[in-house]
Amino acid sequence: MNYEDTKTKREVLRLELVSLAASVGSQYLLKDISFEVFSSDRITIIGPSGAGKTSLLRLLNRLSQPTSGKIYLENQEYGQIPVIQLRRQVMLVPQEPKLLGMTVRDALAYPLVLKGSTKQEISQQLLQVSEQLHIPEDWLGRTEVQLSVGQRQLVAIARALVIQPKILLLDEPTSALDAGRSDRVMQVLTQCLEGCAVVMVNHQLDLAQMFCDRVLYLQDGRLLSDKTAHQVNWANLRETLIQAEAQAAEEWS
Ligand SMILES: Nc1ncnc2c1ncn2[C@@H]1O[C@H](COP(=O)(O)OP(=O)(O)OP(=O)(O)O)[C@@H](O)[C@H]1O
Repeated sequence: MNYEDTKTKREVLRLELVSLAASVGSQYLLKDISFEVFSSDRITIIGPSGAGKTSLLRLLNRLSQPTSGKIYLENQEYGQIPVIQLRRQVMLVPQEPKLLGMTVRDALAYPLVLKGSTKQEISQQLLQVSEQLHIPEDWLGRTEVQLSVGQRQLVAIARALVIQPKILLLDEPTSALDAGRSDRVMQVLTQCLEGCAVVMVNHQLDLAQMFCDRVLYLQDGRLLSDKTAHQVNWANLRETLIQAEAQAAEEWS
């Protein structure tokens, strides 16, 4: 990160030597991870299967707790922040989002009801995000079981646009979407989440290259590099990933 960047960007999240073990005494899934996230960052976490990418996002969403080390949201230690409040500010869109029995309309409207928006404001915002993401009106009355995984991913992203968290965590957000929709989603996210930092796990390097301004490379639970998108040699990264995937496949077979 150069001096100009740090002058204009504000630190929102900080990890200090964070490690995670699945259980007491077991092998580490993440080891000594330290990095900062700044407002408006567009970060992609890349690494082979089993590197710990999802485990890291789950830690950041407080679905698990570090075995050691500390995480801070705007200089406040995670443990000091009520979990519901934290998850409103650091929102996770998992690979297979759930609507918890709600219709799409209710899932999108609920955060606005909590904010005290009027019925008219809610209708306007729902219309706006539906148009932005090309969500057809007939989806609004559907529940989770009536939606494909890709459709649920789109609804979860629409929900993020409505909530406008400080940090949005995306776990392969477009894995079930076709290429055209993926590009559209990424464009909308870039345009509509001003001031929000995005931390995304993504296997599609072309999408990462188009969308992110920073790349964290994770392997065997360790953060091996943290570079700006300009510093990344994408062809080398692609090759490193292929080799690491092949090695992991060998170890598992
Ligand atoms: N609750 C758990 N208990 C034990 N091991 C776990 C647990 N969760 C994940 N793991 C292991 O931790 C390692 C990291 O898993 P994780 O899902 O974070 O990797 P990943 O980089 O997201 O992989 P992928 O790209 O395949 O989704 C894997 O070896 C996985 O088997």
